[in-house]
Amino acid sequence: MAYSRVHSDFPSQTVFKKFVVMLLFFLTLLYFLQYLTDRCSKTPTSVRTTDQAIRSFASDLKADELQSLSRKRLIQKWADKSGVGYHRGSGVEYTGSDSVVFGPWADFAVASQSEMRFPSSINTDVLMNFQYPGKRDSGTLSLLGEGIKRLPQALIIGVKKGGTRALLEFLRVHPDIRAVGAEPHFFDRNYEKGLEWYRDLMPKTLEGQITMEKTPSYFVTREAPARIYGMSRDTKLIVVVRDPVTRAISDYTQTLSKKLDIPTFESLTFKNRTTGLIDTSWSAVQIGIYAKHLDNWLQFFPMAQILFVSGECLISDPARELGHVQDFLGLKRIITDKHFYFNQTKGFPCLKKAEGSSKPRCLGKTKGRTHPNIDPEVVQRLRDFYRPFNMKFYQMTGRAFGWDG
Ligand SMILES: Nc1ncnc2c1ncn2[C@@H]1O[C@H](COP(=O)(O)OS(=O)(=O)O)[C@@H](OP(=O)(O)O)[C@H]1O
Repeated sequence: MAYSRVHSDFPSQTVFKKFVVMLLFFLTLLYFLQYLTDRCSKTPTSVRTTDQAIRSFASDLKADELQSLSRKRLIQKWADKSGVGYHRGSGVEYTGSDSVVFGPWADFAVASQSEMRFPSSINTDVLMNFQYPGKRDSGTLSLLGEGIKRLPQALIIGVKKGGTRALLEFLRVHPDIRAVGAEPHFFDRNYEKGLEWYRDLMPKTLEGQITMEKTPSYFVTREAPARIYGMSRDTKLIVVVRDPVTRAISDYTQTLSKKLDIPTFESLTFKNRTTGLIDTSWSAVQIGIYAKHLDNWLQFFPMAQILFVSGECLISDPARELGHVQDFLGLKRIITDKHFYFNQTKGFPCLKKAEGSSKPRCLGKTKGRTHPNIDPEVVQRLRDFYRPFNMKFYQMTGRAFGWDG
């Protein structure tokens, strides 16, 4: 009997096996199709500490959340008007080489080489009297309720020309994010000035708000990971990455815009043009070896504490990338599709309403420059050079950014 049952089950088992194999094949095919066609939709690894998850969950549930949000905004506006904060509460003025920008967002488009100086009218005594808890601020409000200056809990650490300014300006729309406008360059150029100097640059924040800054050169600064870890091992790190070849050309275009008599991109790319040996000591090339720089960060921070934003997707679908960033920061998804429109003249997504304004805003003219034409052979040579590093980077981050296809 037993034999005959096994025997009679045999054809149905074979059919079942075939079905499983076909199903697996179908699912694999589906996965690859999605992988190839929809790079921007790949959900990056995000971290949410238990604390953040609870906070975010609680904020979903709280009925009085909206009330509290508008209260926070009101208090913040009041604090800004009180005159203690300068330039969106950052406490600094800008006199940078890349700050010569025109049009809307001119005040935001302050990039890499910005110098900072304190306004002479700032009342340092008042600031010194704030209660500064230890490294890990508990977020106590001062008696006036205008918030306190805290060290950043999240940093946009790179990459130069990746789209870092766009990301920061988009994030500032979120009521729970407060950011410094200029690049403080603390962990690379100004480290000897000390953490109190750094903290003083920060805008005031209320309990639950996140303080941020962006300095794209941190990503390639050898000492930066250890220094940031020293400030707080919980710091969340965000890196906006972009096709390293386009990034290099963008970097070169920026240098060219300041100094017209520099050698051509083609000549700077090679150590020896005839042998085709790439000059990896040229910073425009070096910055794009993302896998190498990332290795340095992984000596101090776990991968789950670093979020990689696709510079390309930030242009093609900003709301989706911003969704990932808000999740990563443990914030409610407040910045959505509704906040953006595509400006045909600029050729980039812009904000329908920027923070603290009711008018549409695009980034300044130094963002979205026209790139010079580069010899296609040189571009191809660079693509070949970066390919293995890109593959390694995709492997390390678990996201295929699609620069080699
Ligand atoms: N919305 C929007 N508007 C304008 N520009 C945008 C936007 N999103 C991304 N980008 C791209 O950002 C590139 C500049 O990158 P960064 O802001 O990181 O540059 S910098 O390192 O701070 O100088 C800049 O590079 P270039 O196009 O080469 O100028 C833009 O391509």
